[in-house]
Amino acid sequence: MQNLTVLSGGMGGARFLQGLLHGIERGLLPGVAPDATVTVVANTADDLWIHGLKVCPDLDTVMYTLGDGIDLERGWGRRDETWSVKEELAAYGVEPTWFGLGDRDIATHLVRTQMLDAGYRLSEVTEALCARWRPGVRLLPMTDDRVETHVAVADPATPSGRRVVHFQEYWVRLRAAVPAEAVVFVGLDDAAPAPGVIDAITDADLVVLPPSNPVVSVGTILGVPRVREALAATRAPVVGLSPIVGGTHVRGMAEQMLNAIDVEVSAAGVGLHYGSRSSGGVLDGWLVDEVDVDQVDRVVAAGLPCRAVPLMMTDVDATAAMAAAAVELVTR
Ligand SMILES: O=c1nc2n(C[C@H](O)[C@H](O)[C@H](O)CO)c3cc(O)ccc3cc-2c(=O)[nH]1
Repeated sequence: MQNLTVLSGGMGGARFLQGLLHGIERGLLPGVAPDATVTVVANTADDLWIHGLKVCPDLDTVMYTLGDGIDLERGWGRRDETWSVKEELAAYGVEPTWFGLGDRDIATHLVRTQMLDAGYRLSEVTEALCARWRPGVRLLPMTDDRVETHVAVADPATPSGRRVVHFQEYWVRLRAAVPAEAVVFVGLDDAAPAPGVIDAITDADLVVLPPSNPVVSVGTILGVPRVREALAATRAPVVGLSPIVGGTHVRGMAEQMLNAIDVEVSAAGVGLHYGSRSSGGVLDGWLVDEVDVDQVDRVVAAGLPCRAVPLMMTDVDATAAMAAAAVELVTR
């Protein structure tokens, strides 16, 4: 296999990609050439306009992580970061103060925003930023069009009893501490796949759905018009790894998002939500963690090949082993 395509969110996807690249370089993935290329189609519905700047958390997390600029502790933003601009904005009483924009990170958003203002597409901007960071993958936004995930939460103070907030406010300010009553993907139905996205899926030798958020990361990518058709048409096997282990997410807020769309919060639930390609879904194989081994039979009975392997991305070797298991599941 020469061309791999990964449909990725932010932190979980970036960690998976680190292990995938590690495994490819060391020839640990059966049938995958050591010089195989990896194309990442990244979620852009987390994107946020803030203080006049366009922030693209999932694109930047993949770029910084693979480009070795990420803050490993936080999992987002830059290493060795300072917060002077954020502090000065707060001193002026400028909202929102709840979103952490670091000084180094702001340079990325300034470059992106001025390129967008000059008429460049988000995919061109991303390519320009990657010329510096050299992530070792081709990084594509899922679309160049504006898409934003918004979340409805209960608010007794409003006539409807609900308030809609941007996904980032739900995650960063509300800490996903209140139930998400609904999730809406503003602009998704009218979005066009970015240049290269459809080909990256149809021309791939393998497509991977990493353990990213199945609703607001992978789910949004699958929601871009023509992406599902490309997954149905590609001759590449499509394999996924469960982001739910032992009935909850490892990090993030997948549990809250799955509850919002009434999908069972389990490894089997997410696998069956994605569905097997033989029955109109997108997967040819689904990996669950060993703690969820009791769910394998249920997934297999639904016509979706499934195996239980260790899915905790504790280091690049563990993650490379996950990637190898994913390849084996759909190529043996
Ligand atoms: O928990 C937080 N996550 C922050 N994130 C993470 C972000 O919410 C997540 O990466 C995804 O959007 C959700 O997976 C940032 C990501 C960026 O690219 C830039 C700035 C931030 C700021 C924060 C923050 O203040 N707090």
